[in-house]
Amino acid sequence: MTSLFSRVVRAVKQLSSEVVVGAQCGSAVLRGAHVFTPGIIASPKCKSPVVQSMLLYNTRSACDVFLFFLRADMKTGDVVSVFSDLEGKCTRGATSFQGKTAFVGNGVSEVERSSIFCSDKPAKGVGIRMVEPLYWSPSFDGVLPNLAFLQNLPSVVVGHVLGPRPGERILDMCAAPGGKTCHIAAIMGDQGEVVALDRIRNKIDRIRQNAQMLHLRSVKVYCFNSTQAVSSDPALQTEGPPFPPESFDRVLLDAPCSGLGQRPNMACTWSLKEICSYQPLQRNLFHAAVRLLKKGGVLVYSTCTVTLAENEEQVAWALKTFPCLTLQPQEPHIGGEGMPGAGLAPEQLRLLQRFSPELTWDQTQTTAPLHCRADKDTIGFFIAKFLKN
Ligand SMILES: C[S@@+](CC[C@H](N)C(=O)[O-])C[C@H]1O[C@@H](n2cnc3c(N)ncnc32)[C@H](O)[C@@H]1O
Repeated sequence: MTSLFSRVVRAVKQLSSEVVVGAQCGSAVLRGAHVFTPGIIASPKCKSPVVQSMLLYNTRSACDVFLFFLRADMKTGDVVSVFSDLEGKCTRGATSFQGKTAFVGNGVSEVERSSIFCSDKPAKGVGIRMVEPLYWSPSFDGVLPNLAFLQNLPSVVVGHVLGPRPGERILDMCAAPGGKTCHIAAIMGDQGEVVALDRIRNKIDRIRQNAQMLHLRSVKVYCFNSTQAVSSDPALQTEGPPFPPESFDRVLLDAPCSGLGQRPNMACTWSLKEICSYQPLQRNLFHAAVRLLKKGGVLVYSTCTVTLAENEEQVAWALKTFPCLTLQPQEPHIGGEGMPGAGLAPEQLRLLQRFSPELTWDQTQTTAPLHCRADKDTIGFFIAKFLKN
């Protein structure tokens, strides 16, 4: 994070009036968002300068000007500095906080302190409109909403590596909020069928909304646990899941993962137990993916994490468990290659695509062509492409 800041961070002066937000909200601000009111944890009393005249005794001047600060509640229009609570220790509604924070920029308050913490109504909407964010990442909200969908670079690469063609039937096993689903449907010119599954019901609506906004009719959305998305029951007649084996031309398994490649990220709250819980889940999903794929079909496995266990080890396991799978070259291949340590041969590692969040390129390299630095200035990401023989 320090190296990220040193390169892109702007010199923004911290103000005396401070607002504390949650770490997730702070990360969103660094990605270009404003502060939404539910993200505000504390708005300590703001300091307003007050000029007063007072008589000073024992001086040659009869009076002097004295500046002091009066503490007042935050009001609409106040300019405040926003700090992210890194350890989640700030008490809601607190008026002062001495814990560990990170400064994320300055903004103008659109709410009063009392409407956040002393009201029965749930707080919603923009609370602080950021005018001087530390990390310059303009918001894409409302920009060409029917035509464009903003994704990070590795996610865009995934859609192309899958290589969907018009008229094909594609399965996106873990689809919400639907960024890759919509990209796949767009690459296919909305010709064919993209089945999008996700286990979490309230995330399903986001996939539908995004597909509708982009006028994509080929996207079919279902709330379903993809580990159970395959069934050999001959009586199965439904349009939706579970599906018979070998139902799809291509399958994308953009797996649930520990997300350790996500940037910016100011507070990692994962326990080791949680991080280790993903490998078995990913393998269960992989079993279903291989069964649902037609012979001659393509399976793409991707994660937004950096661990060997969820990436190269999964590839080594898959090649051993499913002899019908072979690793394939990826197009485009703008990331780095796979990491050694999981027993894969050097030629296999070269077929894998790993994007690394380490920022090692210095200022002198900023003019290097995109493909020379794409694997160094993105979120951490991993892509493997298989063919089912
Ligand atoms: C990495 S996110 C997917 C991001 C998505 N592909 C995109 O590009 O917008 C992983 C998703 O997997 C879903 N998920 C986790 N376990 C699942 C399961 N057993 N079946 C289906 N979806 C699952 C989560 O709800 C989460 O939305």
